[in-house]
Amino acid sequence: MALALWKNLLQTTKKRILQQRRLSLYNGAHGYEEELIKKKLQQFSGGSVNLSKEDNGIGILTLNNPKLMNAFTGTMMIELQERVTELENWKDGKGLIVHGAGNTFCSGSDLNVVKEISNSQDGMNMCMFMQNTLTRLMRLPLISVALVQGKAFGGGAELTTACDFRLMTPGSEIRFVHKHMGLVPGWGGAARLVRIVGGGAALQLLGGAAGVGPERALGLRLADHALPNADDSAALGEARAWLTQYTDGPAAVIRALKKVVTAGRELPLEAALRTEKDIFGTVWGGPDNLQALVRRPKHR
Ligand SMILES: CCCC(=O)SCCNC(=O)CCNC(=O)[C@H](O)C(C)(C)COP(=O)(O)OP(=O)(O)OC[C@H]1O[C@@H](n2cnc3c(N)ncnc32)[C@H](O)[C@@H]1OP(=O)(O)O
Repeated sequence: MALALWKNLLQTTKKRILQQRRLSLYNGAHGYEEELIKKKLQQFSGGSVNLSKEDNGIGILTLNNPKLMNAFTGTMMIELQERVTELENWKDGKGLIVHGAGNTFCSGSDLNVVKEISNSQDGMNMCMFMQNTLTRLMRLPLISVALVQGKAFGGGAELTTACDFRLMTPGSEIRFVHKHMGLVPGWGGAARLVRIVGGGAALQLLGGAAGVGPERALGLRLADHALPNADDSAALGEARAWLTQYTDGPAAVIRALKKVVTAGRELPLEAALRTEKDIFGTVWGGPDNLQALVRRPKHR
């Protein structure tokens, strides 16, 4: 009995590690040393990344370091990875809102950490660590929204691009300040930005390093919606209501929808079509499909 339980646990853990590897970009073969960078990041503590899972299938991920405008300390980078793992294992989840505490989104990497790890080996490992985490966030089978209040600067701006949608409140600002730091985006923000706004607009945003408010962001299609309220809890309520119009429905179907879109977004056409076929097979003739056939709804 104990042996069977142990074997089961071992198998589940193995499956989980394999799944994480599949969804990640970098491993040892790329010179990536995860344990080394985690040990390093662990030295720079402060703030937290919190997750609450609501009964409606929406997760609320909160960057919580308001003293530093929610800048990412080392331990927050590690906590973000842990929360993403939790979300990958949340089978009832349908949506995700990423936001910051204290009415502001995130001012990027904590500059104190940046200074301490400004050597090449740590920089590359941190870059691969964050790209792995944000790629896994982007690939979650949840419809995700970045709720931008206040400022989303540097890595904070990059984080918004790992979400499916960006909602902005009055007075908020997304700003790729990297050029002024003598940097380019390294958390995957440039690659994703090009896919969101196109190459020309991405060059303007990165080369200009200027703040983009809700109106211009909507024009560039960087933002998907401008919310009317800047107040913390009101904005969260409005973001939840906006997201619910897309997450309303059975979890299996919403998750399958996100998976076919991820495949279409990331894979060459033939591979995306095959993946769509496989995912179609998981819902066709399934309980939600059969119930809909019994109801015979009219779509007027
Ligand atoms: C690949 C990743 C690359 C990166 O992310 S590099 C980091 C890019 N981000 C930045 O350079 C942002 C630097 N911060 C700023 O420009 C301004 O603080 C910001 C965000 C416009 C806010 O301005 P204000 O509203 O006037 O507030 P403030 O400057 O007084 O800030 C309040 C306290 O927060 C601190 N803070 C803000 N962003 C930080 C950061 N990224 N790292 C470390 N500390 C940061 C700031 O120093 C200030 O602290 P204190 O009150 O002076 O002790």
